[in-house]
Amino acid sequence: MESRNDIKKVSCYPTIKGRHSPSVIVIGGGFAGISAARALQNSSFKVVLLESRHRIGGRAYTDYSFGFPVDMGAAWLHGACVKNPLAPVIGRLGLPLYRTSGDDSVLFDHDLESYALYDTDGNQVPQELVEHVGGIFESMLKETEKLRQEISNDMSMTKAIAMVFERRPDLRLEGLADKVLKWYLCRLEGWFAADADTISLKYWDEEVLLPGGHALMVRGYRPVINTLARDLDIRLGHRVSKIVRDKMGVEVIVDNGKSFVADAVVITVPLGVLKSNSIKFEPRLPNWKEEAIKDIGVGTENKIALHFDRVFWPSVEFLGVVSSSTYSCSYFLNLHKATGHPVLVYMPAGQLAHDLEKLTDEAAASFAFQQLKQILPDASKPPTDRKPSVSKLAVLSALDTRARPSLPPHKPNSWLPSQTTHDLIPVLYWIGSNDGNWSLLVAKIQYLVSHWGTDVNSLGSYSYDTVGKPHYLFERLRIPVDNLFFAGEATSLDYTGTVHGAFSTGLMAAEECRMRVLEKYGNLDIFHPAMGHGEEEQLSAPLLISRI
Ligand SMILES: Cc1cc2nc3c(=O)[nH]c(=O)nc-3n(C[C@H](O)[C@H](O)[C@H](O)COP(=O)(O)OP(=O)(O)OC[C@H]3O[C@@H](n4cnc5c(N)ncnc54)[C@H](O)[C@@H]3O)c2cc1C
Repeated sequence: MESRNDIKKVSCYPTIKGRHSPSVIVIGGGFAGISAARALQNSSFKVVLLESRHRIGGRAYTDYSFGFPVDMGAAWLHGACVKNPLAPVIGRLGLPLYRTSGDDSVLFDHDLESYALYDTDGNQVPQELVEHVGGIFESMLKETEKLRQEISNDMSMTKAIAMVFERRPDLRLEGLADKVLKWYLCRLEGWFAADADTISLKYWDEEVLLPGGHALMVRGYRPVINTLARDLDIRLGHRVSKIVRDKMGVEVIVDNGKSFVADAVVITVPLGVLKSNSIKFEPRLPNWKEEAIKDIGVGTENKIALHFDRVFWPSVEFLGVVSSSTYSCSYFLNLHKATGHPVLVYMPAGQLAHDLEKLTDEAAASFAFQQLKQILPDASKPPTDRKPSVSKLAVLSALDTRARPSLPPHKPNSWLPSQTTHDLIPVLYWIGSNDGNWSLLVAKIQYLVSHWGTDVNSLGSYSYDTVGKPHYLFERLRIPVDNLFFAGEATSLDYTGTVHGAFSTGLMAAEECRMRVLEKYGNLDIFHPAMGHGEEEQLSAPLLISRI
């Protein structure tokens, strides 16, 4: 391994016409790293991107093992409009988007026809109650705003809500209404992937919300990342463990012992990875940078995708479980609406997400499935009020009707995943049979389970403002240190925790890096500026957004 003094000597980059060719190492192949690498390559830099995983995309990960795309990390384009920094590339690729909500709000979704909420006995919450409680939730949030203007010290959202109830006892709810309110809070926690007792009252809403609502990438994020990554020099399976910098340049050491040298480095690894200190900096990063790394929060949200052989749930975008605590509330995204595939995605966040990561994948999938069973118990019972209809028979004919196990005697009508195999949970369904009666069928559910909290390549899902820590820390995380440039969702002041946020910070870091290296080498006529906004727009095409 070379010492710092040898950095210049081991530079592996060729010179152009006897002149030093500017070089950069980008660490991390998510949206931030890929956009930085692309922009710098367009600006005539020699670019090498080092990625620890054996794939690119980072927390935007599209899985194809069900035979069609399912996003196990980012799935929505938040702000489906031309102003979105990703709109030019998505539009140009002609990728379809499916808007699950036209509302720009993140916490109170006014598009309530897209939800079906149930209590844990399987009773659907009347829509009027959902809307009524939604109004109360909005009033509660307005009261928390007043609180933060009055009280200078920060506090958690949990404490703020408790104080609002003391001041405004009329906002307190009971019974089912209280459970629905808990569900709204559970959605709030899901947005930050963190429990409300860690979320800052002062800064929780600093994020800039683009107009256009929230739209699912119907074909997943993979085509976008693949397009952006085309022709880049990407080294997969290269986990960076040390970064050494001096006036001459930067040396980046990978845990297989290889080292790379360049003029500058763009660091886009997740905040969770920076927090873990698995990358050593020599010399150490300044205190203000280390504090930003320590004090910005990282939450965990996971996805458990359940692939059934038929749809047996209502045709809404979300199915919600209301309960007496936010921990036991939850929700499923109905992918069938957007993609036509019979898939529900369970999305636990905060402590629940952490707890589920401690289970085996099978147990986590079974847990999600039990939640579904609680809210839709009728799917496990033979309908008493009707004979199976012909159309239903046609829909179900694809199922294997040969396997008809007897029910366990102690649990009649149980919808239980008994044995589990690697990726299938056997499930019992009642289905209509050809003789016009109902009969029992065993079907299998395929599942996928994410582990964003414990995966060493992410160590969390996305960043958020924790209690007592200022929002400007996100900017501090972005500010360069000598020839180290920083990008990634947690460096975005405006679009924290999003794909378009990560993408824009990659472009910002690339531009800063380009300017800094220009300064260092003087007038370099080989430099082409990165593509400006105007040019991108000329090449862009309108977004293809639908709501089926
Ligand atoms: C479950 C979930 C749901 C989400 N939903 C949405 C959504 O719907 N819409 C949205 O806009 N955003 C969403 N997000 C957030 C979004 O995915 C992220 O903000 C964005 O993808 C982050 O991109 P990034 O480039 O900053 O980081 P990453 O994508 O994490 O890229 C960092 C890269 O660094 C690599 N790396 C780590 N350590 C090292 C190392 N030592 N050496 C080399 N490489 C390393 C990683 O493998 C990774 O590829 C979601 C995230 C999760 C987890």
